[in-house]
Amino acid sequence: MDSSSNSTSLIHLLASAAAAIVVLSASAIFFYRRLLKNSTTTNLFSSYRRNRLPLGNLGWPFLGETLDFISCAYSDRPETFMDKRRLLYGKVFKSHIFGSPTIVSTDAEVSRSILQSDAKTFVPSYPRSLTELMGKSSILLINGSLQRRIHGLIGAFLKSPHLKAQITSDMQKYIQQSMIKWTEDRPVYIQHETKQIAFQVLVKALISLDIGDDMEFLKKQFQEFIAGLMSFPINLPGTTLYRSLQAKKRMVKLIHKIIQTKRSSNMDGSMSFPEDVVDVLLKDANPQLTNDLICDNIIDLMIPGEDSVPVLITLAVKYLSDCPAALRQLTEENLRLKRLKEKLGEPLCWSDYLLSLPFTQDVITETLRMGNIIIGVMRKAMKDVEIKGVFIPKGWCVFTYFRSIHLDDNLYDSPYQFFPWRWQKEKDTSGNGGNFTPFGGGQRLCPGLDLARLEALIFLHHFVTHFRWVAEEDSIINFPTVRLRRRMPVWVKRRRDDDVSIISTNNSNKNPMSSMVVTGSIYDYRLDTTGQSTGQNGNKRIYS
Ligand code: HEM
Repeated sequence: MDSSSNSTSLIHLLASAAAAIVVLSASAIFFYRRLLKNSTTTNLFSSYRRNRLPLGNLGWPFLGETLDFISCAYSDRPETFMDKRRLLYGKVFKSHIFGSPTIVSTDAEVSRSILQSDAKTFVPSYPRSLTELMGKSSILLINGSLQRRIHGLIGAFLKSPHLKAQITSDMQKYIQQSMIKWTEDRPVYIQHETKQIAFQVLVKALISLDIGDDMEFLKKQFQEFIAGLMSFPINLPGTTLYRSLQAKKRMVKLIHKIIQTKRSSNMDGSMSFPEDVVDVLLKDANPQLTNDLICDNIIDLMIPGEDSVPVLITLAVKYLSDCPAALRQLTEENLRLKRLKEKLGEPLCWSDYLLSLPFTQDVITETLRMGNIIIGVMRKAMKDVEIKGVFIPKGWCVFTYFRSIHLDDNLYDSPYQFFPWRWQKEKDTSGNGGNFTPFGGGQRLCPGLDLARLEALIFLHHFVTHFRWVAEEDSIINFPTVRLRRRMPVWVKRRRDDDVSIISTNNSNKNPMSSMVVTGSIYDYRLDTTGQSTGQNGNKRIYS
């Protein structure tokens, strides 16, 4: 599915996509002009209101500070844009990005209040071109009681033990099908493999579609569809946006057919147990849950399967490849669980992954903190608001930028170092404190968070217990979506029992595993109680 690393896209959270599109788009100028004509705009700039705004700079006419934002976003440190302004104006400042005057929050408490607010105060805000592609009734765009209802229904189903069991069994099956094809004479592209696996797993959970012709058709259409999300917003035959909308129409047709078949077979209300998200939404009595609404949401829900979850897993493999101490401890933990289950003659179930791999969980948490797959979320103020002394005028956008908070050295020691041990002390991974919000918060807290973690745990378990690997040099691209430049190529060797991966960076095109002497064993490596390494290949570079 991932034929090119450039083809990845993010609709799931559109904050970064918004920047790319708006800067390229003539619609930004159109929007700006409209804004200036709008009577509320006059209000926005009345001197009383202007004086109450946070400090900051609105930049150039039309473009605002978007170019500076984009040039930082393409670098290794996208947060430099924020860092410069934090020094000048404080943690909350005004700017003009994404085609709108915007209050940027890099303050954990202010961001937390914004996320916790309801739709009377803040609503999601995305550029028009993206909202057209998502469809009017997408959960990402609707507000109020309907959003809460759909969120609740989807969230409860995604958290249910029934679905976790199904995801675990599907994930194990698809991982096995993928890994069986891995050979030692060519690299495996982790980002590509995980995209295939996670998409199939999610589509099965959404519409009960198994691997086959329809799944292949859907994958192909979906690829074409998401390409449009990062395209120039001109809808004429031959343009990317046009092709994207055509692909969406073909997906809609297939999904409508599935929904209709399910609806007809449930006319008598005989459906006892929902097997997938469509069943869950069909079972609800709310008349607003029409076929069109269900269809729009099913398509949106495919996006994390194609983008966020695979990126989470790929980043974890990348960080582990660069941190032998963490890899050793994680491998040891997973081998221990594998052997225990083998001894008991039991298969691994979802609760084994979620409850018996605490260090692997910490690795995933640390990956979410450092990776910032979703850099932040955009909201629009529905009325004048004051939070912690910060005035946000009605009609202005607010950008809660998670990345600066997750990499703030007042909140995290050595924030640029991958150090999963920090989570052994810091157990607030809920996001309630506002310091750690990779899944957002409040009424729009990601309903798929448990699922994302479970999929990552299962993949890492099977990867480290079946293979040793050597990672090729690769780097993280942060914009417009987070991904690995080369899709994370690794050279693998099937594991014998008891050995442990020694990682190095390989620049040749021969499998480096073939000439590698494995010098470590899982038992020659220890961490003391503070997490400091005492082994020779330890995490000294983390604490040096
Ligand atoms: C690493 C993986 C993931 C990350 C980092 C992530 C992150 C987020 C974030 C930050 C939000 C909040 C958006 C906002 O406040 O506007 C969100 C919302 C959402 N996520 Fe995820 N997500 C992930 C995986 C998933 C998965 C696997 C699913 C479902 C299968 C999912 C479904 C959703 C939905 C439906 C919403 C919208 C909720 C609403 O607006 O009511 N996500 N996600």
